[in-house]
Amino acid sequence: MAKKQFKSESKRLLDLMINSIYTHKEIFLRELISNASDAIDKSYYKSLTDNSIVFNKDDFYIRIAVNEDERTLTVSDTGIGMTKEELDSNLGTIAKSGSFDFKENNEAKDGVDIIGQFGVGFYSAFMVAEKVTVISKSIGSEEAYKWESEGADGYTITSCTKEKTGTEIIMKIKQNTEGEDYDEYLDVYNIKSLVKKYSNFIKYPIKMMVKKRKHKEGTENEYEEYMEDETLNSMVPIWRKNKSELTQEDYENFYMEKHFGYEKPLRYTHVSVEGLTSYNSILYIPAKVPFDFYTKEFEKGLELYSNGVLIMNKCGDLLPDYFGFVQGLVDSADLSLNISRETLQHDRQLQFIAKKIKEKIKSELLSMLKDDRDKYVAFFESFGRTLKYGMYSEWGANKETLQDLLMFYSSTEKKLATLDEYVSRMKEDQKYIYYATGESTAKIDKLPQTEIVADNGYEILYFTDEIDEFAIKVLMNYKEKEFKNVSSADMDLKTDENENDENKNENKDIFEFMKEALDGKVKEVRPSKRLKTHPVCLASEGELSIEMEKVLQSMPDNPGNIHAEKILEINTNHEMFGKIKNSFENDKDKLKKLSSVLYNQALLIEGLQIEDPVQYANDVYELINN
Ligand SMILES: Nc1ncnc2c1ncn2[C@@H]1O[C@H](COP(=O)(O)OP(=O)(O)OP(=O)(O)O)[C@@H](O)[C@H]1O
Repeated sequence: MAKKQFKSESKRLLDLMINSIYTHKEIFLRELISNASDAIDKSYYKSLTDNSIVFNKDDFYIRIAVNEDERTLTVSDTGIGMTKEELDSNLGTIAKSGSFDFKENNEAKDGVDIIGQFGVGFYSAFMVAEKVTVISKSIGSEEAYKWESEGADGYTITSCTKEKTGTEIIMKIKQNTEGEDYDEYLDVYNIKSLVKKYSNFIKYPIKMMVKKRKHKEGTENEYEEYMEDETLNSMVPIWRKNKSELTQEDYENFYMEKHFGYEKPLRYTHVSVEGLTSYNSILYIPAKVPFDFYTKEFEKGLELYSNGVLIMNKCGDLLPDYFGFVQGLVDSADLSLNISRETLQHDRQLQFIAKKIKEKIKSELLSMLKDDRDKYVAFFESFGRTLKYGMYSEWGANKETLQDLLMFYSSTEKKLATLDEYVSRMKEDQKYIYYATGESTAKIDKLPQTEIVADNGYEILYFTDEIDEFAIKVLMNYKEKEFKNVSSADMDLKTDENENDENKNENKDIFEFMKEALDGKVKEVRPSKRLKTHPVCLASEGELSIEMEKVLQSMPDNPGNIHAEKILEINTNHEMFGKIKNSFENDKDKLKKLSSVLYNQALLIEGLQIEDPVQYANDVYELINN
């Protein structure tokens, strides 16, 4: 049969695998065992939901065999098997092409990264094998097929015979090289320890014929060797084990085996609840954002088991969207096996479990914040945005759950702070929680509007995410303290009020003139109470701030008529104001230009677009020349 080519992505991945300098080559065994276990899960599930299939517990196992002479290591299972088409599509292509796209954009220099980052499963066999043969017979089929490949140049599929349903993966182990000892994958004792290390909690027996020695009967000191079929793993799923029997490494290995994430999780928790609805659960907080997390492709959810039988890979109903980053599983004997996605939502037990899980995640995050702040900050940097979206969505229904988990950059601490920390540091005379918005902390630092607030000794929270201000509007207040944008028109700060009011009256005509000159672009022009060194700034009145206008305008379905009510504030202590006064008295046309330039400058400071940049440039040029 002619060789078939791997799909191009798979080919490149294979290349990486074959030439890998990855130091953890041994994980290939975990990958194959975990595929074998999934395949048995599938037949077990089928037997429970389809009466024509009988599941006899003893018939289901994974077997490992070593043949040193032939240099082969074989992993076989009695699972669901693959048809010819499935061999072609499952082993000829990488299922998760998305991960590869991501990889392309984030190319690691030596290819190490991809292996660590994505569970590339089956292909990892090529890290240790020069040739891989897969013999498989699918459930309910009489035919068996053999898939063979020596690497990147392709594979063949031919028909063959196989007695039992299931899959056999035969790896011809590579010859040792100078830097690499491949013989260890033919060493029974090493294989045994790899199974213990990575696959101990696989619930089906992993068997292997092991050479043993016993005392020879009738002799005193003589021993004889014999072969014994040994089960290498403990078989009790990790979540059914007693917490005290498990180590951090056990939880981390399980996380890796399940491909919940590609780096050690930040935190895990193991819960066993007994009661009206009983369940076991292991939940993990990943360290890094999955590559597709902020895309439509990302599917949140926990693995769902009914009494040890996997019934759903990603049960989304167990997690609110804002905790969608959590990985793990739930096993409950109280759930029906025949539960479907449609009936799930109405399942009261499931709703109960989901509620408890939500509470558990919140309390875990709060404990992390309290006991391990650095980790929490790392977590928040990865997933904080999701929490803020959660605050904004559903009209603030999740306020109570989320408000204590939020963090924002603090102007005084120069690092992330919680709202609770902010409020506990508030000065006695301070009424509001002040915040400023902008693209980055560096840009906000330079905002004219922050000057006076900082001068009053008040801390300012910097909102650099688009969602921040929207989330805070939904929250409205925290511990009865209202939020106040430093750019809002009604800032209530200590300044010389009288002087300002006098100023306002005295120069009333000038400001009126400037407002007219700006032709409806601003609601008012007035002397500023907050500017110190800068000549102008914009303030906004009402619910919609300038930053919110920016965000709404950038949305695809933006109606185009959303505008914040803008106020142009003029620093009457700035030398620029002298020029304004002078122009008002002597050259009204010049003041018109000046008003327009100042307005446009204020827009630029806010990061807003100016309507007519050419006109602006000409106006500036003329003013310089005059
Ligand atoms: N032992 C097996 N029995 C039946 N099907 C298998 C077996 N091994 C692999 N497969 C099939 O081949 C597919 C590809 O396997 P591979 O290990 O590359 O990725 P995966 O298991 O889908 O993902 P991952 O390993 O990252 O979780 C599997 O989804 C499964 O359908």
